[in-house]
Order: sequence, then C-alpha cells, then structure tokens
Amino acid sequence: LIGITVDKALDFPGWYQQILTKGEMLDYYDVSGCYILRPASYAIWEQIQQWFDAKIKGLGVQNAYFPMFVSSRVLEREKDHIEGFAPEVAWVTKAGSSDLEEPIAIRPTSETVMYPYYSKWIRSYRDLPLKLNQWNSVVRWEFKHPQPFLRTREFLWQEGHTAHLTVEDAKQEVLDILDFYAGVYEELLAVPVVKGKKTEKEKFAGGDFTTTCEGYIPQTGRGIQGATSHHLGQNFSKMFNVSVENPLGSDHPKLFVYQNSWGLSTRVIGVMVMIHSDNKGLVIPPRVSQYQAVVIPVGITKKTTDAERSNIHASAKAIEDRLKKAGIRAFGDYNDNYTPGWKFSQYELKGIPIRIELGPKDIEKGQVIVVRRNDSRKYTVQLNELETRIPEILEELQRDLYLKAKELFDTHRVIVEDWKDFVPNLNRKNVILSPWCGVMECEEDIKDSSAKKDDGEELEQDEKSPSMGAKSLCIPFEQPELKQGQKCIKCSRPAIQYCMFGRSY
Ligand SMILES: O=C1CCCN[C@@H]1CCCn1cnc2ccccc2c1=O
Repeated sequence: LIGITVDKALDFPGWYQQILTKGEMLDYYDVSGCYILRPASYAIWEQIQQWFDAKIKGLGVQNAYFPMFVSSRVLEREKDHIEGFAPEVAWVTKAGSSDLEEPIAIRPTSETVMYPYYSKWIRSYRDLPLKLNQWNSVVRWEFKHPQPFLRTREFLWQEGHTAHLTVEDAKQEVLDILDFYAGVYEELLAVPVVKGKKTEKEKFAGGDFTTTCEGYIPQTGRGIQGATSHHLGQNFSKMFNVSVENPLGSDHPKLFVYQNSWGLSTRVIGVMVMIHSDNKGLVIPPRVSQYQAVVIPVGITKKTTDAERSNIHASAKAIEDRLKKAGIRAFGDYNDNYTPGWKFSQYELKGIPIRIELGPKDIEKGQVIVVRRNDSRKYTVQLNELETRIPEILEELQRDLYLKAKELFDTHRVIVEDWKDFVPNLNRKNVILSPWCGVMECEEDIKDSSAKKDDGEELEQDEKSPSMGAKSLCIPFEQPELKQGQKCIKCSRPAIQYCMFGRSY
C-alpha cells in the first residue's frame, strides 16, 4: 500500500476516491453506483447507529422492519409525491426465467409500505403517538454521476415515521430529531452544520415542511444536505386513512393524525471524510473511529538484542492492554518486518487518530510519545498518567477537528445584499446569506443567473453544468436582522427573510 498520489486541492474527486480505497474504508463494486463498506467505514456507521438509536429510544421511538418490496399498486397510491421520483424506482420484473405477474418495486423510501399498516393499527387516540424507525437500506436508481457515500444507488440509512394526535406534538418532534441530527454531525463527526427550513421548491413535496442540517465542503465551497426531518401534516394520513375516533365523542368527525418522517444516511461518512481528511490519507474523529490509538515500538535496530526487543514488545503490549482496559479502542503493531516509518505512513493513511511510540529511551524514562494524526502535534505522556492523558488528548483532537471545520464554514458563509457581489462570492467558495422574497420563480432565477462568470459572462462550454448555479440550501433558523424596507437580493420584491444559497452536491 503506497501513499496518496493525488493532491486534495488539485483533483478533489480523484483524491476522495483514493483515500477511501487506500484507507480501506470502501471498495468499488461491479454494479455501477454500488460500493462495499469495509470494516473501517462500517464501524463508523455503527457508532452513529448506537448514538442516534439511544437518542430516539429516549423519545419513545421503537425500531421495526418492513419488507423491501413494494407492489406498484401500493407505491403509486401517492401520485404527486411519486411523480418526480418515478425514474429512480428500481423494479423486480422476473424470478428466474419467468416474468412476474406484476412488477415489484424495491423501496426507495418506506412511506407507502408502512402507512397502510399505520391505518390498520391506529384505531383510537390511545394508540397515539406511534413512533417507528427502520435501520435499513433503500435503492434509488439515480443517473447522476455516482459518488461513494454521497450519491449511491443503494445506501444505508434510518427512516423514522411517526404519527401524532396533535400538530404541536408532531412539530416539536421534528425539531427534536433535527437536533439529534446536528448532534451526529457536530458531536460525533466534528462537522459543523446550519439548521434551517427548506424552501417550498427544495422541500419534500409530499410533506408540509422540511427542516434540514446543511454542511459545507471547504475544498469545493459547496453546501451539502446532511439529514432531513419532515413534518408531513395530514397529507399522508388523509391519503392512507390514518385516523382515530374523535376523543370528544363519536358524533365528532374522525381525526386524521399528524405525521413526521425523518432520515439520515451513510452520506454523513462522505461529508466527514471530505472535510477532515488530507493528502496523507484519512483523518477520522476519535469518537467514531474504529481504532483510536495504535501502539508502535520504535528504536529497534540491528544492534538491539533479542532480550531488549522482546522487552520493548512486552512493554508496548502492556500499554495496549492498559488502554483497552481504560475503554480506548487501541491496537499494537509489533510486526518487525516493517519499519516504524512505514507503519507511521500506513496508519496516517488509515486515519488512526493518535499513534503511541515506545522506544528503549522511553521505557527508561517511563514515558511514551503520542503523535496526533490531524496535525502531527507531539505529546510526552508519563506512563503513570496514561489512562488520564490519552482520553484527554483524544477529546482535544475531536474538539480541534470541529473548531477548524467551524472556522472554515463560518469564514465562508457571507452576507450578500447586492446582486453584483453574489457570483463573485460563489466563485470564492462561499455560501451566501441573502435577503430574499421567498418567491419560487425568483429562486429559479437566482439559480440560472448564478451559473455565470464573475462579470456575468457565460461560463465556458466545459464549465457549464447544472450544479454551477446556486440553489437555496435552507432558510436558517438563526436569521440576521432584516433592515426596514430591505429588498430581495435578486428581484425588486420586498425581502421576507434571509436565505442561505450556494452551489451544492
Ligand atoms: O427524506 C425522507 C426521510 C425518510 C423517509 N422519507 C422521507 C422522504 C423521501 C422522499 N423521497 C425521496 N426519494 C424517492 C425516490 C423514489 C420514490 C420516492 C422517493 C421519495 O419519496
């Protein structure tokens, strides 16, 4: 395994592919748009699952499992919510050599699978709230260029689907879940996000409103949607007749429940890699890393006697065992066929958060040398402080990764109130907060008008692409002060709010 041969700043897609494969997170598969998640990335997904699962169980959500197959009759129950997505639906049409009576879809999401059963199971208001979640995979046969973790034809996610008696109860949960999503990003993955509401154009059409966590990729200056929590209102409950007898009595009309649905996928791993990793390979935040520390004996040379060598190995092994006992996910590499230098670059490639070096001098002094993966900062740790200092160093690393990413996001999120400054800021890798009228046609105009050069000239033919226009990313919950009589950034209508715009994934 040699190092990364592509520079992150020069060929971002090539770099991204290389660090994932050489870092042993993922491998390519012969079905286009599908990838193999190897242990290093699956372990990150497991950490996310454990954390998020505990949070939603705290809200009374229960996990369940529904079939992955959806009959066309059922899938097309909801015409308008499906229409935009129909091209992405994958269908099973044969079993063996014989055709199926009627084609069966593979779930792209589970609303139409689950809600007929919500209708069957929810009879009285005492059956509410019903809160189910699935940890599963879904298939969306996208034709846009696939990218590992970010856009794949099958992906792992969780999809939560809840039914509530009151709209207040439902809307509160939408925000509670969004906070958990922000927690996955900021506390586990050390990735800062902006929380907000999607515009009417960008929201889930089947729902009432969509809330979202928006991330930022410094290398490309693009926003990226991280996780969404939708309030569905009564749209689906009216369609699937998910209703309860009115608590006020049977002479009152039946009540259609208020629903939410919310999802976070393995895309979050791609966001984390793109933000933290560098030209030496992966950089994995300690809280989610499969291994947090690697112990490497050093100072073993041809002159080292067998007795000294086995003493160094024994001391290193003892340190590894102490760390494991202290709850640190540690391992040691005692393979003398490789030099320490080779091992250092190997574990930098894999993004192991810290390496712990132990040589003859260190044994004499009762210390180890600790080196951080993100910035190679060195620490000398006394052996008798190991169980205290190593967790501290890991937490400090976690925090420094977050602070660096936050600094980059904050310094590349600019307020723009004059259209002439809009495109130049996009081209300086900024996402933009602008006063906006809220009108969909204006949003489309902003997208078309921003796929331009700084001076408003058309882009070169090879630069043109749909993703060069700025989309609305979200209407941030945290709003700058709107000035009296403030005009929309693009049209002459009055601005009603600030909206975050940017090129995106
Ligand atoms: O986001 C979420 C969170 C989890 C539960 N589902 C909602 C909404 C999914 C929207 N969606 C997204 N792609 C699709 C693709 C094909 C068919 C239907 C759909 C579809 O309904």
